[in-house]
Amino acid sequence: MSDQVMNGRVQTVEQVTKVVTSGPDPWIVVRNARKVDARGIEQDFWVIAHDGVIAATGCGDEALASVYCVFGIEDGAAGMPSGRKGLAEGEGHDKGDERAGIAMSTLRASDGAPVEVVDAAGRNLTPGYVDIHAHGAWGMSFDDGVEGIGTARAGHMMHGTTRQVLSLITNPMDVICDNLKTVRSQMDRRPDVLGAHLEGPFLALSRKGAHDPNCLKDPTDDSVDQLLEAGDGSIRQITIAPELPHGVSAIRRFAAAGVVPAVGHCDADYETARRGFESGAGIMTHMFNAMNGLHHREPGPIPAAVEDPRVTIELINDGFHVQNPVLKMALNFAPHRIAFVTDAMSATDCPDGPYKLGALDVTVKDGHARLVSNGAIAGSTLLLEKAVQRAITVLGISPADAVEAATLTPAHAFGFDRSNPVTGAPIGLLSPGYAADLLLSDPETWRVERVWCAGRIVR
Ligand SMILES: CC(=O)N[C@@H]1[C@@H](O)[C@H](O)[C@@H](COP(=O)(O)O)O[C@@H]1O
Repeated sequence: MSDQVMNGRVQTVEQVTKVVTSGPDPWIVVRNARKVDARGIEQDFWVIAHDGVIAATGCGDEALASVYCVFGIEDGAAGMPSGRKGLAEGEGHDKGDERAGIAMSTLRASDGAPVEVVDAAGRNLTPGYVDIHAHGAWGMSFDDGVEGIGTARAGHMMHGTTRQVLSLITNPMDVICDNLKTVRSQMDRRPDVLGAHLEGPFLALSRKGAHDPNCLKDPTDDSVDQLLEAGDGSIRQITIAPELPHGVSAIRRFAAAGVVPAVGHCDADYETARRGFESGAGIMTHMFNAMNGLHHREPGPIPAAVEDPRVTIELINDGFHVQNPVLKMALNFAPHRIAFVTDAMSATDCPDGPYKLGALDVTVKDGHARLVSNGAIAGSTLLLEKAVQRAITVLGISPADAVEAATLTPAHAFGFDRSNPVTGAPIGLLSPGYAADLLLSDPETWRVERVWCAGRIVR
């Protein structure tokens, strides 16, 4: 990577960190968009957000003008396209956004606060993407302290992942506890950090994948308590192999503490996996990867997840972890319950080369990460931007379903699609009352061009 790109990234990390740790813009208006969310598609769509929350949505500029009046926004017609009363693009106080070629104009709220009106010019407007399973990006991991979190979050944020549950890799218990404390401190500072996902240490040795076998253990009551105490409310999800001696009881204990346990990295038979879900596991960790697969006489954990309507199923839609025919089948057998996850590691959005996953050495070649020691696949270099794009253009999934898998479904896994203590306003839809997590993307390529997280403009 050139020095210029590296320097640019350092500045972007600083900028993203600054923006997310300050307050929301008082007003955001986006108009003339093609809305795509889990509820469907609407043309000529607009959204008004106030103090980080969507205040109103609708279609057509006449309706928008009447809502301007309701909110006391002055010079309502100025945000209209040319030909209507008010300013046309490029006139008066309009300012073009040269970077993304997106036209903007500025109106005033009755208290004098600026109201930026963004003309989406038919671009896709979607909710921000929510990644509930990723380890890093831009050369760093979420296990690498505050700097690692800031850097990797900026990498994902610039590609539309407005909120993220930070996955922590298997490590010695004291290291995991320290990493949890760092996540806790960042969660308190920045709305884009939703908490931690502990991927390990309670994984099956036979399905360890890219995790350090020396650190794997049985989830005894003591170890569960140790993690819950260190996490101090920051553990959102924990992957557990239910067949471990204390697997099911740990699932029960974590669920009782408000954590969502996930069945994964396991060699569980169908009955044991079912018991895991019955005991409170609400997620299946990257279905197909690092688990015993489907067999017609040994059903294993996959049918147990599929048949339980309460379970959200993670899927790494990169065409490599899971190939396209199986991805399509999976999307059909659990509609509205598949959450796209990236499992992205530090090499995400970076060149091929040597990297680390926890303490283990990884080589990335052609964008595929593998352990140096034994060639095991070691996470992905996927972004949710790419997962949505390939779902639509490669797998032929409807845009609404593809966006749902990257927004509402992962949010629902933690109850974030309703008001909650972590995000406050719900996330995952473009509806009044939901957080102002907004993306503008190219209508053909789905490349993300503009990003707002909790009402803060980050790109
Ligand atoms: C961070 C992490 O754990 N990632 C897992 C990895 O451990 C596993 O090796 C791989 C393939 O699993 P598979 O060979 O069973 O499909 O999937 C994911 O990349």
